[in-house]
Amino acid sequence: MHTRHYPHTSVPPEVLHKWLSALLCALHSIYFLLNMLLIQKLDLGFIQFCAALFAGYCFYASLKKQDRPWHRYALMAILTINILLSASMMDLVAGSIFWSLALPIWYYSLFGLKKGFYFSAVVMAVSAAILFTRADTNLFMPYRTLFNFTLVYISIWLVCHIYEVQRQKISSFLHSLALQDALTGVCNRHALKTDLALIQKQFTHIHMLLIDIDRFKNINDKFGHDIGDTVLLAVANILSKTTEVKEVYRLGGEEFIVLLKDLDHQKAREEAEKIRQAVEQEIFQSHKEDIKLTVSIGISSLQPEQEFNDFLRAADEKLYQAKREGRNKVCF
Ligand SMILES: Nc1nc2c(ncn2[C@@H]2O[C@H](COP(=O)(O)OP(=O)(O)OP(=O)(O)O)[C@@H](O)[C@H]2O)c(=O)[nH]1
Repeated sequence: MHTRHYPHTSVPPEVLHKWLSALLCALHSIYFLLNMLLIQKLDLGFIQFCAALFAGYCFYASLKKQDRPWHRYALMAILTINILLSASMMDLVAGSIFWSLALPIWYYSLFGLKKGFYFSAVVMAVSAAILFTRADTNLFMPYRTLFNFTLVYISIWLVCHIYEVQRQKISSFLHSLALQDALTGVCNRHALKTDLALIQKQFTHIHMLLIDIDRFKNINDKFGHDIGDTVLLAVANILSKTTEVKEVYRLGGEEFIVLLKDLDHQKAREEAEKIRQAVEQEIFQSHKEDIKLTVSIGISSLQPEQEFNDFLRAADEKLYQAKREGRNKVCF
C-alpha cells in the first residue's frame, strides 16, 4: 500500500517553519546588534549574523513555496548550536541557557514524536552538562541550579510529548473516520479519489474493477438487513484476500472497487475472474440457510489525463453490460 499524505491536525510543520524562520530572523538580528554594539562579543555576533541571514532565507523560500525539509533541520541545528554556544561562552547570569527550555516545543512541532524525543534528550544532556561545569560562582550552586533547570526542562518536555502522542492518536482516528468505510473497514470513496490521484503519478497501467453483488436486494428482503450487512463485510474480506494488490474500496451500497496497478489488460481480467470465482465458491452463513452469491464486474483502464468520473463511468458501463448479459460475469 502506498503512503497517503494526510492533512495535519494541528498547525502544519510548513506553516510553523515559515513563521518560526521569520521570528528567528528577527531574534538573531537583535542578538547580533546586542553582541556587536553593547557587549562587543564579535565571534558570537558573527554567528548571530549568519543565523539571521539563513533564517531570513528560509522565510523567503517559505513565502515562495520553495522550502525544503532540510531547511527545518538546518534552522533548528543553527538555533540549537547558537543557544548552547552562547550558554557556554557567556556568563551564566546572562541567562542564555533559558532559551534551551523552548527547544522541545519547536522540535516536537517541527519533527514529530520520535525525533522530538531524541533531540530534546540530547539538548537536555548537553545543557545540563554546560550548567554543571559552569555553575561555579557564588550566584549559582551547581546541584541546586542543575536540579531546578532539569525539572523545568523535563516538565516542558513531558507536556510536549503527551500533547504530540494525543495529537497523533486523534489524527489517525479522524483519518480512519474520513477515509474508511464504517461497515466493512475497507477504504471509502473519498480515499479512492485521493489514492487514485497519487497512484496516477507513479504508475502507467491502472485498472479499475467495479464489483457489484448480484440481486443483493433479495438477500436483504429474505434474510434481513443485518444479514445483508454481514454479507457485505464478508465480500469485502474476500476482495481484500483475493487481490494481491490490496487497494479495495466500498463505493457505497453493494458496490466495491479494486484498483490494480502495473498489470496489463490480460492480467487485470484474470484478477477480476479470480474475484468472481472466489465469491461464487464462497458459502455465506445465515441463521436460516446457507447463502450463495455472485458478483458482476466491469473493468476500465485509465487513459492518460482521464478524470476520475470518466474512469468510473467507463467501468460502470462495462458493469451494466455484465448485468445485461446475465450477471456473474466479467466485462472489459
Ligand atoms: N444490508 C445492507 N443493504 C444495503 C446497504 N446499502 C445498500 N443496500 C441495499 O442494496 C440493495 C441494492 O439493490 P439494487 O440496486 O436494486 O440491486 P440488486 O438487487 O443488487 O440487483 P442488481 O444489481 O441488478 O443485480 C438495496 O436493497 C439497498 O437497500 C447496506 O449498507 N447494508
